[in-house]
Amino acid sequence: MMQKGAILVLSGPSGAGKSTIINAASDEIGEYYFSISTTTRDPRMGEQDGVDYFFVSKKEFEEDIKAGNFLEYAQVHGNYYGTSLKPVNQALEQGKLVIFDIDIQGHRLVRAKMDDITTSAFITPPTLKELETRLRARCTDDEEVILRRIANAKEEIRAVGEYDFTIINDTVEEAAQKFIIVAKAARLKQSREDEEKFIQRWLG
Ligand SMILES: Nc1nc2c(ncn2[C@@H]2O[C@H](COP(=O)(O)OP(=O)(O)O)[C@@H](O)[C@H]2O)c(=O)[nH]1
Ligand SMILES: Nc1ncnc2c1ncn2[C@@H]1O[C@H](COP(=O)(O)OP(=O)(O)O)[C@@H](O)[C@H]1O
Repeated sequence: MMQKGAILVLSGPSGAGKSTIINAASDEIGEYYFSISTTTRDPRMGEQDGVDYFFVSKKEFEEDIKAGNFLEYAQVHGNYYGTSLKPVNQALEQGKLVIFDIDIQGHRLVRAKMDDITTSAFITPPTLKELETRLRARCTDDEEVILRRIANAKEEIRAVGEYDFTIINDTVEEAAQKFIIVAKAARLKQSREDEEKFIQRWLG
């Protein structure tokens, strides 16, 4: 089946500013579908089921894995996170840009399956020190969780070269502007014709 849409994968350490940047740019990137992940982690204060994540038990998650419901899934910071296949395929069939906020393992899996329509950006604060400051200022996680996320960030940063773009989140305005350009580039992969078909048609 020929997919009409395109995929934009965003990764980066927890606290990099992925949600902040998507929100800041959302009015200027045209119609898109943000993929709501399923997770076994506990909801944070203010998070809503079906809006931020679909919050499920470990047992439910493992049943979904068995049923083949995930496009990709991974364990991050000790919890399961996964992208459901069905809504993503629906959005792609409607020709939408589908935005993922997933970790580096998820990016590799999406690349392996849908490389031809995928663009990716790694978002990061200017330094590890600044990341630590922002994670603490966000006040959503306890000390143990923050330390685990920082340890993870030191590993995740090594995957930066696997991404098409790096967006350094120094100021939100600048990072959002860069993100808008990346989203435009990602859309250029929409309705990409099969390579062989294109060549045959071009040759006439
Ligand atoms: N592979 C994968 N990673 C995900 C998915 N959803 C979220 N993540 C990643 O899981 C990590 C933790 O996310 P979260 O608990 O929301 O913490 P936050 O990044 O601090 O907001 C982040 O790196 C996300 O990009 C998913 O569906 N699949
Ligand atoms: N450019 C920035 N300067 C200062 N603080 C920022 C910036 N971008 C994001 N933040 C703050 O850093 C914290 C982490 O951002 P968030 O968007 O939640 O990250 P992520 O979604 O990548 O985990 C939030 O409290 C957010 O308000």
